[in-house]
Amino acid sequence: MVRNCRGEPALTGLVLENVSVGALREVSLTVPGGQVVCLSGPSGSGKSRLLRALADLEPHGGRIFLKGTNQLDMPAHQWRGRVVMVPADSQWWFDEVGAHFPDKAGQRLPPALGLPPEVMAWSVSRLSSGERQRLALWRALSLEPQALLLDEPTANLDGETTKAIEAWLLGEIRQRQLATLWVAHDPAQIQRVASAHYRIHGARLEPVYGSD
Ligand SMILES: Nc1ncnc2c1ncn2[C@@H]1O[C@H](COP(=O)(O)OP(=O)(O)OP(=O)(O)O)[C@@H](O)[C@H]1O
Repeated sequence: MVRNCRGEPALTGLVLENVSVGALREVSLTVPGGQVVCLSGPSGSGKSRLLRALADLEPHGGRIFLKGTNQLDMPAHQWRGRVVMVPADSQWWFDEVGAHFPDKAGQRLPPALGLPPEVMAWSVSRLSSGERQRLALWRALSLEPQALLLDEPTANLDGETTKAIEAWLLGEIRQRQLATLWVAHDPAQIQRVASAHYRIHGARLEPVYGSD
C-alpha cells in the first residue's frame, strides 16, 4: 500500500484496501496513475464483479480511494464519472451512435479506431460487436476519467486490430495518467500492456510474477 507521510492513501491512482465482493475476499492493491494492472482468472471467478465494485455499481466491503478520496465520500454519479468502467458488453441507449458522445468527441474520432467519421451518424443496431467495443472505449475516454476499468476490451477484435487498439489505449493511459485495471486472458497481451498482473485464485487475488 502506497501511503503519504500522514499514513493516508497516496494522492495518486486507485487504491483498494481489503475489498470484498461476492466470493472474492480482501483484495488490496494499488493501481498507479498512468499504469495498467492486469487481472485474470477463471470464468466466474469474480473479475467483472470486482470492476463493478470499483465503479460503485455493486455493494462491497473494504475501502476504495481515487487520488486519496474515499469512494464513500463522493456521490456515486460523480465517482462513476471519474472511475469509468467499460463492460465486456457495452450498453447503448439511443438509436444513433453520435448521440452517445459529446460534440467534440464525435468530431475528433481517433484514427486508431479504424472507423470513418460517418460512424457518428450510424444506427447502433448496425454496429458489429468489434465496432461497438472500439466505440465504447472512445466513449469512456470522452468522459475524461481519472481511472479506467476495462473488461476484456479487445475480446471481439482480430489480432491486428487488437494490437492497434492496445497501442492507442496505452498512449492515452500514459498521456492522461489514467489508473487502469484491465481484465485480460491472453498472456501475450498481458505481457505487452501490464506493469503488474494479478490472478484470482479461489477467494483471493494473487500477484503473478514474470510471464504467465
Ligand atoms: N449480482 C450478483 N449477485 C450474485 N451473484 C452474482 C451477481 N453477479 C454475478 N454473480 C456471480 O458471481 C460470479 C462471478 O461473476 P463475474 O461476472 O464477476 O465473473 P467473471 O470472472 O467476470 O467471469 P467471466 O470471465 O466469465 O466474465 C458468477 O458466479 C456470477 O454468476
